[in-house]
Amino acid sequence: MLTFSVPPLHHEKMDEAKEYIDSLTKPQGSLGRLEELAIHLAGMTGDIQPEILPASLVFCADHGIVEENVSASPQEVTYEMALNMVGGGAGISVFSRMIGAPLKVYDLGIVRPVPHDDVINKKVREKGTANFLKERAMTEEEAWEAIEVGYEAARQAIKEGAGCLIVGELGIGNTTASSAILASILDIDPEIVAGRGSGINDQQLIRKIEVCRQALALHKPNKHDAIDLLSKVGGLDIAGMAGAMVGAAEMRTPILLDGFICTVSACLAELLAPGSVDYMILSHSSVEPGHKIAADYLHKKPLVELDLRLGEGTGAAVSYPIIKAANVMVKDMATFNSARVSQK
Ligand SMILES: Cc1cc2ncn([C@H]3O[C@H](COP(=O)(O)O)[C@@H](O)[C@H]3O)c2cc1C
Ligand SMILES: O=C(O)c1cccnc1
Repeated sequence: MLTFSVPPLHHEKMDEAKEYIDSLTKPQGSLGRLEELAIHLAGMTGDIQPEILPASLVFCADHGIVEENVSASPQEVTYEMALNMVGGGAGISVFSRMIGAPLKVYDLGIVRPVPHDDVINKKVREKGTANFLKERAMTEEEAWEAIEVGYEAARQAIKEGAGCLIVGELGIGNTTASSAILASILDIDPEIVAGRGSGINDQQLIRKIEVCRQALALHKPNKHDAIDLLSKVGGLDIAGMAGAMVGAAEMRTPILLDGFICTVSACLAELLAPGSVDYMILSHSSVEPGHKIAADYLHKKPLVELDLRLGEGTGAAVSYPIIKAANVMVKDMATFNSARVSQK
């Protein structure tokens, strides 16, 4: 079992960043949320002009709950897409390339062995999670193990030079686990947060909601306890992402959140290590209805709205250039003094 300690934001550096941004050649506040982002980056990193090289980490696992007909896609797609990711053809592969982010793909429990060296074998359960309508998804020890894989993955990426982490997932059925977790944390009916995931029909959506309701009635997870939630209705991919976020927050490294599943993992990271949320920036707003609810719970406002509903970390990678714009603003713009521009 790990114990975590997330440092508070560096408020002095945030004040310093604000003052410096006001000295740049533009009307005060005219770069709007880019200015807020630059101040936030200073608070997270403790540096007003930080290096924020991106890195993408994707956590993959299968979900036993797919037996209940809650996904539009067959389970094999997790395996096939993991190979596609390292083959360079998935959404996250092409967007990571676009922004110059190295991509690492971790297998925490895909049901088949994945015969590719670039899919990092960290299987915590050989066959993914159990069907949580019938039994716990995993043991508490396994939840911790998956968290630890993510935690170490983040630490390694940061040691290798990453200054901004994109944390993504892949796992057919993972929107059902995410819906159950979020409904439990917020004490609301799953109907409010469950959506069509990768594209289920009306009947499947009704089933998905019912599956979440029954699972929560059966297991009664403790909404304050990330390990109880993960072991009862979670996923290995979701646990891995939460661990990576905590690892990054401990190392003062900005985390760019993606869609619904990622933001539910962020809620768990905050339960595991309070203060982690201060190190998160929400990239976009997913079409999945639970995303806005999770984002509001974390008091996060998305940078862009592109009607995405893919996951994998794609929305975060696509939005990274906005973070980079805030960074180059504070690194490269001239000041009124340096450019000899008159101030009123
Ligand atoms: C081809 C394909 C590629 C994907 N990449 C991410 N997802 C996304 O959809 C899945 C979750 O949706 P659900 O809970 O409805 O199964 C996850 O794998 C998620 O990463 C994909 C889904 C598909 C079909
Ligand atoms: O919002 C997401 O991340 C999402 C939505 C549907 C399917 N997969 C991911």
